[in-house]
Amino acid sequence: MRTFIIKANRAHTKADFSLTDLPGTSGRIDLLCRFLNSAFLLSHGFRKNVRVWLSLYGPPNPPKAIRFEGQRMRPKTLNPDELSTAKLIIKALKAGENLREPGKELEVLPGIYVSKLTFEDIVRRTLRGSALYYLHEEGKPIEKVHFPANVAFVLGDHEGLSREDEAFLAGIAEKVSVGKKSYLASHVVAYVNIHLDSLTPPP
Ligand SMILES: C[S@@+](CC[C@H](N)C(=O)[O-])C[C@H]1O[C@@H](n2cnc3c(N)ncnc32)[C@H](O)[C@@H]1O
Repeated sequence: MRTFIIKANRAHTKADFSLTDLPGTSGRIDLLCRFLNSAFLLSHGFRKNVRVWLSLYGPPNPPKAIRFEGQRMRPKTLNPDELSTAKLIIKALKAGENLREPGKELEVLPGIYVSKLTFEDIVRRTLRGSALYYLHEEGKPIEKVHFPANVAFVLGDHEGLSREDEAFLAGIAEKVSVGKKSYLASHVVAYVNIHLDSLTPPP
């Protein structure tokens, strides 16, 4: 099982943005759409062994968490284009508008859940079943890491993680790097997926 968690500091927590200007009006939900694309999609295929958590902290109602569970999702729900993925996020935000209870998750579509879980809640939950890694330029080269079967990766958005988030992860997540340059979060996820594929013998 592979889990990818992205902390999106500016991503709007209400569907109050324009689909015709996602980068300019949504706090970079366009970035999250590409992230989901890289996490789940293969050419003519879908990775069922993937879970993605979008941890949204933008205005007006942070936090919001959207969980995508590959095992339960219908593969045709997620398509390669950004627009249809943004519509899934909008659907989740609308369904979660009146959520108040911190631990309650609402299933919006099969395998897609919205909640008020915090970034810390998500990480703690994830730690129960997976080894945790923080993807960072200055981490250990990915080729040198021995990964167990269940792995989870934390990434930042275009601004990266805050000092507080990094302090929270220190000691519970090993820093892993895919190179010395700063890459787009979606490209890092694609690289990690392809690297893990190379370690798994084909069925
Ligand atoms: C666009 S980058 C963020 C850049 C931001 N300026 C910063 O200082 O973190 C988005 C995320 O991708 C991941 N990332 C980027 N380059 C990486 C690399 N070479 N190795 C591992 N992770 C990387 C990190 O988690 C980063 O927070």
